[in-house]
Amino acid sequence: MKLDIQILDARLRDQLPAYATPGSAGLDLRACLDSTLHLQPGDAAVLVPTGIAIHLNNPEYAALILPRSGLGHKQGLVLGNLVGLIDSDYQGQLMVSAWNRGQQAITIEPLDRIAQLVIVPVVQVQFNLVEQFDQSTRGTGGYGSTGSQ
Ligand SMILES: O=c1ccn([C@H]2C[C@H](O)[C@@H](COP(=O)(O)OP(=O)(O)OP(=O)(O)O)O2)c(=O)[nH]1
Repeated sequence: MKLDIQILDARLRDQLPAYATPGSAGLDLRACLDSTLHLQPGDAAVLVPTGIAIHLNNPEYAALILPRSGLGHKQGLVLGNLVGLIDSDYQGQLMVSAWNRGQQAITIEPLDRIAQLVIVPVVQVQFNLVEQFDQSTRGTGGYGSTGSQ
């Protein structure tokens, strides 16, 4: 699909080919900082600008900001909101809530890749109020109700 994007930070101009090439699942988001950011363990999450804005312009799509797996697993750099949901009518700059969930200090340099963006379909549902559901195999059995084997 075609997606309108604005590059708000001139330092990202040479990234345009990466944005324009489909193929990878996640588009890396860069920290558009003016100076190095140090995140200590236990610090509050910091909102980091990414220098780009998108306009999905269709409620059948949303974008998700996700951690980068390596940074999240090895260094503890994750998202203060766990997952960022970008509404289809949002036109502002994408912001990453950067949170150090680990035990070591994390250093983020300007233009470091700190998170990733994926576009996902959103099923539009009309809720249909019922007194009883059709019978299913699981029924109301919740966590662990099928055992561990
Ligand atoms: O990690 C994020 C999460 C959200 N947003 C932007 C896009 C999104 O469309 C908007 C609002 O996010 P959300 O709806 O999740 O926030 P809310 O706290 O429910 O606020 P609102 O009352 O504005 O819906 O903020 C980001 O830039 N980064």
